[in-house]
Amino acid sequence: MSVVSGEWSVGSGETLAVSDVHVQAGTFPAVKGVSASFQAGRFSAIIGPNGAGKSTLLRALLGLSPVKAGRVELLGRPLDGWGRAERSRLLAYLAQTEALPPETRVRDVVALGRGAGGWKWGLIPTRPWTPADEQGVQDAMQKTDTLKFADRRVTELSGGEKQRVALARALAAGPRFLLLDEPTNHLDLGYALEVIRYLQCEVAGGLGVVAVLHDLNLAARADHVLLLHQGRVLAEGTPEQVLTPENLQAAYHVRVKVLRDADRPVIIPEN
Ligand SMILES: Nc1ncnc2c1ncn2[C@@H]1O[C@H](COP(=O)(O)OP(=O)(O)OP(=O)(O)O)[C@@H](O)[C@H]1O
Repeated sequence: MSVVSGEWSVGSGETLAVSDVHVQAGTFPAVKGVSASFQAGRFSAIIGPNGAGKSTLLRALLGLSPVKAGRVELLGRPLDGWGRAERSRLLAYLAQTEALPPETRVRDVVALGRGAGGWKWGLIPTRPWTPADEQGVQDAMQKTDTLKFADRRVTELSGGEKQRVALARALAAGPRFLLLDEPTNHLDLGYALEVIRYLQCEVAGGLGVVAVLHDLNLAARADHVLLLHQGRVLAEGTPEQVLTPENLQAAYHVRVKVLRDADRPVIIPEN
């Protein structure tokens, strides 16, 4: 068991960071004294067994779960010091189950991510729709390869296609950080890898990605892994540093073999 810190410390580059945070889920202390730093241009995976506090931590990073103690900082400023509009421009969230309006055309669903021109869809307008909004939608759809079904309704799409639309909507506002809760859930291997590849492309372009992942072999493709156990950090570092038989036995109570493929750890359960 090891917590590899130091090189992931708060303050280098553009960061979203938690420092000794404690978060209650209802009355349950789900996150207990977690410190971690997530950087723009880096793919971070949060892993850990069921109930480890992964979703609760993600929600605290977004300001959706009130923090009982400790600090959450976005770009060096306390999260609650940012206005609501600024915060939602900088941080995008893809929840475990994204509710997409079923009868709405794909392009309009993605456009909702811009937070503008709500009158178009019967919502209260926040600000007028601009050419920059149009461009943001176009770029997000291009990146996620959703332009080819731009005029179809959400009900007509497969699970994997819907997930790409949800991703396009999250990217449409051009966030600095994208936080995702099990984005590959319910996706077959091909779609799951596709989603990871889209995320890696965005990271190469400077986006900070923080994804809760259950599949350890997908987490092995991240740059940085945070392993939670019972609300605490059990290990943090590169996939090689974190995905060790000792750490995984301690967290999941399963014996695993760790092989290497193309410089990545490959996890194989032994029992
Ligand atoms: N509203 C609530 N009231 C009481 N306990 C809660 C509530 N929400 C979550 N919990 C508990 O908090 C702990 C952490 O939950 P959380 O959803 O963050 O875990 P997780 O690591 O994301 O789990 P999973 O992998 O199963 O999604 C769990 O033990 C859960 O039962």
